[in-house]
Amino acid sequence: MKEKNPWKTPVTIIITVIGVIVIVALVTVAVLQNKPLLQKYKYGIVLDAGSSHTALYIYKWPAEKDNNTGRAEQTHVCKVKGGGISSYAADPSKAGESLRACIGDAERMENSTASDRVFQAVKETLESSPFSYQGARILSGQEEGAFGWVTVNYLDDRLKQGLETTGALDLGGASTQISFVSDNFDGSESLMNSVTFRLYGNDYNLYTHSFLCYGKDQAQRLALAHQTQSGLEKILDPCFNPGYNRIQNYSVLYDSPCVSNRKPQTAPTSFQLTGTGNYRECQKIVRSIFNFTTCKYSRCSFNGVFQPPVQGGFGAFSAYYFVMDFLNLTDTSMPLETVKEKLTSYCSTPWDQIKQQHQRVKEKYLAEYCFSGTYILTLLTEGYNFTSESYSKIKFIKKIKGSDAGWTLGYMLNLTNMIPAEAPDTPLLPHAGYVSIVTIMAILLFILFILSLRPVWPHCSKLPQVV
Ligand SMILES: Nc1nc2c(ncn2[C@@H]2O[C@H](COP(=O)(O)OP(=O)(O)OP(=O)(O)O)[C@@H](O)[C@H]2O)c(=O)[nH]1
Ligand SMILES: [Ca+2]
Repeated sequence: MKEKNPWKTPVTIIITVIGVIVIVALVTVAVLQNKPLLQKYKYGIVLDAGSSHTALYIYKWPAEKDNNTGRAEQTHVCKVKGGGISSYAADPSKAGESLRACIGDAERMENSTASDRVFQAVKETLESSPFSYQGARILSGQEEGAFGWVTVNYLDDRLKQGLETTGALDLGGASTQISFVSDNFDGSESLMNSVTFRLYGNDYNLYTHSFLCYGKDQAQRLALAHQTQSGLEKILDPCFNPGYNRIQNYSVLYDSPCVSNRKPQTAPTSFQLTGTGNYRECQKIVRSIFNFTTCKYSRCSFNGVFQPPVQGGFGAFSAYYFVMDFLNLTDTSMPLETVKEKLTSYCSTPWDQIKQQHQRVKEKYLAEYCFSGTYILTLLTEGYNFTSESYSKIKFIKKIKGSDAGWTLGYMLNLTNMIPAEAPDTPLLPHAGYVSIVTIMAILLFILFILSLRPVWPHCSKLPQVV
């Protein structure tokens, strides 16, 4: 006689069907209810009105993950045509006008309505008057340095991971900043150079200093002022290529707070500047704009400013990058001696030849590279005391992961509280992981359930036998 197969009873079939329905329902709920929300973005716009230029930066970050896993990134940059904001002092309304091209340019971006609304708001505010915009303020040099440091380390993901940080070197037109974390600095020796941050649960004590008048353009004025103290009509300048010639107006040269008090009493209207192209001689002039002798602290960089020894890696941007990139000197594994040799060779190249070789480069920039290269090397090695070893830890950078290196991103992150003081909670289970776990658990539960319905095990040995 054949025993009835217990797996084919109506009850078992019903239970199996219900079980399958339950699994499907569970998995469906898991998939639908925990579907990631449609990614929404937030936008931030920062206008950087520097001494030599104005630029508009747009940043974007996932709205749901402001200070957790999402990273803000630069989506757009627009350089405003014309000079820096101070060049509009005589006609302020033109400053507002100069921004319009950038805003119009940004509006044309194929982007969501969210950005359109942001732009509308910016446009309305900025259009009314250049000074009615509530969000505009002058950044202190210290903030400029500190936010540059935040940008560099944020983009490198060093803050979130609590890694050793990178210092920041910014060379502008009017001022220059140095910021780094030092084991030998707790702020006690010079409080005004100290900035503290608590980011992602880590405390940072940053050394930072901003040297006003030591940006590339003002440093050049200081150097020229040094050479024109006796009010001469002709100047032989080793910081310009041989054969370079230009007529320079005395009033224009001294029309800056960095040099205005040094204008010679008796001077002609203008002087003739002729390049002689000599790196060593140029360096002597550049050295003369620094004061290395006075220091009331345990150690100083220059002009009596306290500075601990430089420590760790550094990111050098803005004019550091423009100049070193043009001179093919961004590779810092090159020994300092070789860097100097290359600069010596560049400085001594006749002006005609330089112009011939770089026909597309703006003549103003081209003429300045010998001075700028010499200034950068002197500032780094004699000003900040980088040695050949620490120099090799500098990286000349323009962008990090698509975003420009500079203070603007750090400033926006701070303004929008996007970097939390404490470490964020460990990320929740990702969606795919959640679905997989629910599915596996449902199947296992079902198997367990079916097994519990099976005839008891000893039965198995007594399977129906054919007699
Ligand atoms: N060679 C070269 N120089 C540039 C270029 N763009 C800007 N500069 C110069 O580099 C210097 C620094 O530029 P920025 O960082 O824009 O300076 P800034 O923000 O206006 O100046 P600060 O107000 O002092 O911060 C200035 O002297 C600029 O004239 C470029 O593409 N090539
Ligand atoms: Ca700047």
